[in-house]
Amino acid sequence: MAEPVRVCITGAAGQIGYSLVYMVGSGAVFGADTPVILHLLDIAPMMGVLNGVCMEISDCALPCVRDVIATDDPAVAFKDIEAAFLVGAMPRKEGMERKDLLAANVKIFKVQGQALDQFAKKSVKVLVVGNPANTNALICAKYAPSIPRENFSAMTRLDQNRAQAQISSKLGIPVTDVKKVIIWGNHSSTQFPDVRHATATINGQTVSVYDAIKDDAYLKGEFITTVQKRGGAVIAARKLSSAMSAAKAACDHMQSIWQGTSGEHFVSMGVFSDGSYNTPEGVMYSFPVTIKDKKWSIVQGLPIDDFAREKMDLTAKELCDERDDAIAACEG
Ligand SMILES: NC(=O)C1=CN([C@@H]2O[C@H](COP(=O)(O)OP(=O)(O)OC[C@H]3O[C@@H](n4cnc5c(N)ncnc54)[C@H](O)[C@@H]3O)[C@@H](O)[C@H]2O)C=CC1
Ligand SMILES: O=C([O-])CC(=O)C(=O)O
Repeated sequence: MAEPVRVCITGAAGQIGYSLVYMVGSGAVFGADTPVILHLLDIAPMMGVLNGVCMEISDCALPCVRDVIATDDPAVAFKDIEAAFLVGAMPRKEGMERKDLLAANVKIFKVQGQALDQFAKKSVKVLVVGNPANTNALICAKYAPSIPRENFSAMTRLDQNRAQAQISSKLGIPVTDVKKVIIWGNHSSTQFPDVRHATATINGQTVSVYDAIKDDAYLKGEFITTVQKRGGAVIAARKLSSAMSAAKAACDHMQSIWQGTSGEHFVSMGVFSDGSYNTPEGVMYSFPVTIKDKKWSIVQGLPIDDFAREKMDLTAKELCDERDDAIAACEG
């Protein structure tokens, strides 16, 4: 067996945490042969609940779980960790946009950035899930200057999974036969789910999703709004925000970082923009990326038409506004 990986999950007593600890402990992310030491962080009033989660982890008898450290102290939670799932934050309720959480949540990511800077390994890979995820990730990285900013990413994989699932159900094919779906921009209702470059494998033939569906009005209309509003639709139905699917997407995201992407396939994640595709430099914009040796590269050279350009600019503008509000909130 390999050396154990120290993995931190924040908000471990919450909804997403409940699914995520199991998935990580089962070997789904770091590999079935890689033991993990789980560092579980939550706030002091949740320590009783977290203790219950620890009992259940033990009762699962998971072969990959070497040890579990449950704490309300970020210094303990982040000590020597190599991977972090930053989930702990307030979720939105019906009628809210994710950016309405900024005031409540952004300071958590400032404090955790400072703690990561002090206690985590410099190679730590940090996935921000807590909303508004892109801007929280940007703030977290800003307050962790000794950790390369490329090590921080924000989760838009749930949007990618949702988009793939919509297309697979429309075509009646397995979700794994839909590839190269892109999420551009913010994990918000301005995101642009883009299937212009996506492919579907039907009866052994790989064709473009546009050619397979033959319904441009759907792909430029209902498909996009369904994905943009899916989080809200789940809240309306469950009275709680997505949790099982969010945990699965977080595992997919971290697994892509750890194991890399294969061949020409790419995944979407919020990463620091370097100005690619004329996006504003320095915001955490979701791009298609390939990953090798735990390092991502933005896929270059995809043609962008006027329809896409407008949508990509709209979500970029929202990210710039969120960034300015977040910096003001942290410095104020
Ligand atoms: N990026 C994405 O695709 C998604 C993001 N989310 C976001 O993930 C976050 C968590 O969602 P849920 O698990 O449903 O919420 P939840 O309320 O069930 O759990 C959050 C947990 O975080 C803890 N927490 C709060 N402040 C903390 C801190 N400073 N340090 C450590 N733990 C802290 C809470 O005590 C609670 O146990 C929310 O912000 C939600 O909006 C949810 C779904 C998808
Ligand atoms: O919608 C929410 O507030 C939770 C979330 O981010 C999602 O489900 O995509």
